[in-house]
Amino acid sequence: MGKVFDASWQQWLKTNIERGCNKNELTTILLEHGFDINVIEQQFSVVTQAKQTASLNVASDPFTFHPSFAVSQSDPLIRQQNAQQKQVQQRLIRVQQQLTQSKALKLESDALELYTLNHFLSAQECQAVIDLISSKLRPSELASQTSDSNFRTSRTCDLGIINNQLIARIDKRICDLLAIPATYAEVIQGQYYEVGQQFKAHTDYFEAYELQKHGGKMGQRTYTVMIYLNDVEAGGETNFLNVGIGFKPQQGMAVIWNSLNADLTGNINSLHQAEPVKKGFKAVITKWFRQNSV
Ligand SMILES: O=C(O)CCC(=O)C(=O)O
Ligand SMILES: [Fe+2]
Repeated sequence: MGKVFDASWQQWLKTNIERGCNKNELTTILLEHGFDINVIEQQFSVVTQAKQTASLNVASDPFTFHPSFAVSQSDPLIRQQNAQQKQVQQRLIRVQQQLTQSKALKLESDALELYTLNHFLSAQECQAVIDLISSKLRPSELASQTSDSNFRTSRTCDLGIINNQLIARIDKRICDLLAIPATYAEVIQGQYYEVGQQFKAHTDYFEAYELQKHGGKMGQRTYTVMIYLNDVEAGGETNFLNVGIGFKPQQGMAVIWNSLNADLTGNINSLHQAEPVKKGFKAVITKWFRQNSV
């Protein structure tokens, strides 16, 4: 009998399909993990059918925004939308208050809400996570459309779907720092860069065309929490190009930023890039929060 495609693998497949990952790449990863091709095909159709049913339900959802119905502020659908938007804004203001009161240092800038927090993870925790990441890497995916094959050359590990106590503890520590329930976030990912690897200038929020594809029920990305797992020997800085600030990776240090403006539009000042690693390697974990709960 072939390897069992259990609930955590189903969740992994669902998450990656929702993120728009390429079917061939996902199939390759699953084959490498020892799954039978018939089982893989079957699981793809399970997820795709569930998605079709969900989108049919969404189409008949009375609260779904439809431009041809929504003509004025007095329209109940518009009012509903505005109320939802206000709730999200209030939640994000509470996160900002929480972070401001925490030990994190806030960047003094009106252009971007960004914080840093040294020693968020201990050296031992970082090393243990690096070991985990290194054992389970796959090529990193891109949400944006680009023809540049060098745009994101790192490799990724879906740490969040590994049933591991350390990752669960770190996940909780991150959610507690922002006071956001875990249901408002994507699972933790690990990113691993070797010499020459990079992630060119991008924002973490979804552009309109990406939001349709990747947004789902959870909607737009809000805060990013990124933690450096090692001191990189040379290169690998994270540069926020529009605010002229950059960070040299320091083991255990967290960088936290809000990708959105107060009106919930994407903040272009959150544009950032991971510079190519020049010597050694670079490992980070990233966690993206969203506007709505799962
Ligand atoms: O590795 C870095 O410095 C940045 C990573 C990043 O921007 C991302 O994963 O979205
Ligand atoms: Fe990013």
